[in-house]
Amino acid sequence: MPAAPDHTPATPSDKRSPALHSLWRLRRYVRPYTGQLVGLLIAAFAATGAGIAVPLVIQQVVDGPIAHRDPAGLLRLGALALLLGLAEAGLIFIRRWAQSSLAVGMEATIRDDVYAHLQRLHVGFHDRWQSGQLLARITIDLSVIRRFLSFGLIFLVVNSTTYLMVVALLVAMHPPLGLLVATSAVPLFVVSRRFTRAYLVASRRVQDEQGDVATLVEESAQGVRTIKAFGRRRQMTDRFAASAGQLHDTAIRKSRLLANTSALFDLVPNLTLAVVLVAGTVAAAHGALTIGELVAFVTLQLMLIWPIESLGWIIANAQEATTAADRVHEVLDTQPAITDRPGAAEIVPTDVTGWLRFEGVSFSYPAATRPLLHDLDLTVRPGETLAVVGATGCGKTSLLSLVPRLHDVTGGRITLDGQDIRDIQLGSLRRVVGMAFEEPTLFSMSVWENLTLGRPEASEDDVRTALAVAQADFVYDLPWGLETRIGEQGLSLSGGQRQRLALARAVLGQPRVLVLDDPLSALDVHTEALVEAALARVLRDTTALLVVHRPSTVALADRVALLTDGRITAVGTHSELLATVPAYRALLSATTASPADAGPPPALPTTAIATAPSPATAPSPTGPTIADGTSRTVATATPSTTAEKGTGNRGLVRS
Ligand SMILES: Nc1ncnc2c1ncn2[C@@H]1O[C@H](COP(=O)(O)OP(=O)(O)OP(=O)(O)O)[C@@H](O)[C@H]1O
Repeated sequence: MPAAPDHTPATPSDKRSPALHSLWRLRRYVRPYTGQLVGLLIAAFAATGAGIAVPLVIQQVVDGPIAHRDPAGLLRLGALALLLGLAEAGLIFIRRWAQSSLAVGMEATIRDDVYAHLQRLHVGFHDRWQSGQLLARITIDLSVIRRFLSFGLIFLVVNSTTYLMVVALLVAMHPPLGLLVATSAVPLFVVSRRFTRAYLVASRRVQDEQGDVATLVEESAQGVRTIKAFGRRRQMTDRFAASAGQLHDTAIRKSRLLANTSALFDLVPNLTLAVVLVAGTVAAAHGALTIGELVAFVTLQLMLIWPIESLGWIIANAQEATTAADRVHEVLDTQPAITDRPGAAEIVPTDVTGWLRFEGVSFSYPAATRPLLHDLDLTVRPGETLAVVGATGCGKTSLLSLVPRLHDVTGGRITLDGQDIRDIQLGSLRRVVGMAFEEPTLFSMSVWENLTLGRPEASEDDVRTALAVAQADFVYDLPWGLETRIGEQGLSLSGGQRQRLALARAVLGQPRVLVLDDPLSALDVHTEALVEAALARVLRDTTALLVVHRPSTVALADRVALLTDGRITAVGTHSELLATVPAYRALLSATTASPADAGPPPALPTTAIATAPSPATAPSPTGPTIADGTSRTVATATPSTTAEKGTGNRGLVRS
């Protein structure tokens, strides 16, 4: 399958990979185990040889010691048969022991590779792929491949060899009967071909539907609060039942394909055996065969029943492994769209001054019909804090995500200290740019591990300082303090607690450029004011780009940029924009008069009142107009913020 910069999950009807080609492509994972594989095959062939030799010894027993009443000979040949049996058992044990460690080892290596590749893939890939589909590929599909490598493939080789060796022996022993057995392979071949084609499609469909079901389970687990809050349990259960029912029906159809074919695979060798018994007895009666030869012939033929009966299962296993390998390659073949350009430079954080410029930037999501951002120019000066304000859905978050290259610009360029960020090595760019999202993700790790994600070498003092900035000292009260393992996605914490931890994590990295996407939205005004005060001190030395929705948070910024219709339409201090840009005034008015704020005003936090602004930090003349005229958010938060920071509202004072 050709590599693509981005990739849509395949549909069940996709048939891009020729059968078995995908499996063949996994051979590089076999290479480290070549020695083990060779040993395993030697053991398997030797076991088959020992097994085939037993009927030949039986022939000697029947035609020799039994026919001539020779107990000593019987004992000798009996002991030989016993030895052969023991050797076969021992060799089969060695084969099984080697094959399981080989297959499990290969599965683990492929899984590691797929996971590492998923980490390399760009955000756009993860936006487009359902997580359940990825989950199914890295678990169910790899297990299917392991089963094939540990059983199907070995049996395919061993059984085919057994079949060929036994048929050759049978032809040598009695050509007419031997050829009769050999021709029984023709119907088996025809049936196998038809079965292979049908089963390939069915197994791909089952695997895709397994991914869909996994996605539903994952969504329901993540959205359990919403489901319960809206009383949608029944609806979600019905939705799940429909998807699981479809999977059930497809799996049944697939199993029936195997069942029908297996019946034919059972029938052909048994029918051939019956014919051989009759014809062999007639031949023995006419002296064309000795009794011992007939017994050996039939015993050898019995050895063919298992290889033929298991053929259906082996083909099924191979087809499932082929489609599973196909699905795994769909991930592995996707090329990361965001990578280092050739010759990309490494930058040292301490050398970065923090000039951040958007120069004629355009951006659109892959499936979008028109650009979300276009001809966008913006400059953030070293150490400056710039807030981006705009209507909901206008592209603020998308704009911020361009800075650490979570997405790449589709036109224009972004420069850091004059250098196109695409010419900077991704790793070093992301060490320089710290980010906190509005909906923070915490991992099921300890608080410490979550905090030090971007800076594993951080000291306890660093962590304590970052926690203080984010007002996240609550972590010390958790049962095991910083060692407390927080739940998946930090769900055992409140939204505000998660936001504060994410902010502490971003601050701890001591980035030269800090990108914050409304990181205080879940905080109460009191905590928000405290965080803003501490954050203002951190931001003094850092170039910062913030998305803010609340006027109170605008207070953190030196300047504000208004994003409208994909472009920056105004830049200035908060007070300048309030005074001169009606759209800005209208936007902040709308924000502060939003339904969430429309209810009875909450009690003023005492700290906020206690930290009233000093004359030097008093709101700008235009500030109170908003505050008085629209909502109390500005009236409460801005003064408390300015007082907390001591130096006043940087947006109003420094510009
Ligand atoms: N991963 C994505 N793939 C495709 N479209 C997206 C993606 N993320 C966002 N969009 C679209 O881009 C537009 C801008 O989204 P974005 O989140 O940047 O807006 P925003 O201004 O930050 O919104 P808000 O203020 O509500 O947080 C929206 O129309 C959204 O549907």
